[in-house]
Amino acid sequence: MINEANQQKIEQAVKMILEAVGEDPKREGLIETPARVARMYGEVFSSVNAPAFDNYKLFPVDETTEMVLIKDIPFYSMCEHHLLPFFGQVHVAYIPDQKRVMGLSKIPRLVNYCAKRPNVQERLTVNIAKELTRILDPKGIAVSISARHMCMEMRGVEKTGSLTETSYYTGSFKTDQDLKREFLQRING
Ligand SMILES: Nc1nc2c(ncn2[C@@H]2O[C@H](COP(=O)(O)OP(=O)(O)OP(=O)(O)O)[C@@H](O)[C@H]2O)c(=O)[nH]1
Ligand SMILES: [Zn+2]
Repeated sequence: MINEANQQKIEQAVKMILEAVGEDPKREGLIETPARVARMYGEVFSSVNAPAFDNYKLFPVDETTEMVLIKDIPFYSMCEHHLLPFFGQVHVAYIPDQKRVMGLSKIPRLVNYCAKRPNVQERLTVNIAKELTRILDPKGIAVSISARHMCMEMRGVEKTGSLTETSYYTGSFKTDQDLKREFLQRING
């Protein structure tokens, strides 16, 4: 949610953009557009200046398992260069430490939290790992993102369907090549 002052600010800006591209902001189809776009930005950028992610639960387990992998988590974010969407799938794995695991649904929630701000894919990848380190401090984390960028598809180089892949590893995923290979096999299998 954005406050009233910022809602007004975005509405004004959108009206100006519509005028500048040659549109008539007063025509029927566009009358409500500035307000709608302002609400939409409130939604897709809701993590900007938001409090730190704290919607998670940690559970003790008797035996420490090996890799916990949540793959194919869909995400939508906005590229900070063009304010166009980039979206795709995130794969997150970690090796639990101290016999604690995180509630499973909280990982996709964390991905959502990290995605809802202007981003580059590389920073989004690293941020998900950093948040997991802060919350859980596991023995190792692997994050891999595969995404389509609208700024490369609907404009610019116009490479429809091209995929950008990024990854980031910490701890045992960095030092243990077998573990990294297992992660890659499991997300590609
Ligand atoms: N590394 C990285 N680059 C991105 C991401 N999203 C968009 N970009 C790139 O940001 C760059 C911005 O380059 P500029 O030359 O300033 O912008 P532009 O003139 O619109 O560039 P073109 O897209 O090539 O037309 C482009 O190469 C985009 O492809 C991202 O998540 N990560
Ligand atoms: Zn872009």
